[in-house]
Amino acid sequence: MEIYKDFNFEAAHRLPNVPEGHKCSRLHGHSFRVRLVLSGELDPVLGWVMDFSDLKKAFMPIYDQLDHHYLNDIAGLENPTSENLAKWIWQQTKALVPALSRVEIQETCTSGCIYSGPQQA
Ligand SMILES: Nc1nc2c(c(=O)[nH]1)N=C([C@H](O)[C@H](O)COP(=O)(O)OP(=O)(O)OP(=O)(O)O)CN2
Ligand SMILES: [Zn+2]
Repeated sequence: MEIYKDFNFEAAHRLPNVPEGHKCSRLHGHSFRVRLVLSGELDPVLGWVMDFSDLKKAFMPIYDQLDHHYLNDIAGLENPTSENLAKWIWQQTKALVPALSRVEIQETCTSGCIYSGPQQA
């Protein structure tokens, strides 16, 4: 079974490594959507993988680091592409939510990425 919870946050960023003149080298902002996907078996009594409310509680300290912040200022997000943001969220969240199986970022209405964690050997 897979379950998910969506979070929306507002943040500013710029991409420091793009070629000169690229639109994303300029400071700009987005209404980001983060979708956390969890995979696991259902608890036979409760009938769920994890309480959505507990997932929200676990993610809030991470969310608070992002919402209404300049992402480039956050350690590990100096180059805050969608891909790096997805990896950063995974790294922050996985230990707290072991059932995490995917982090999806929607950066604009038309753009985003999906991260399923580090490659297994
Ligand atoms: N692979 C990636 N490409 C780009 C990223 C990224 O994080 N990963 N980021 C950007 C910019 O930050 C930008 O905010 C998003 O770019 P884009 O989708 O081009 O935005 P538009 O709103 O202009 O897109 P439309 O095609 O008009 O919908 C750029 N690339
Ligand atoms: Zn952007």
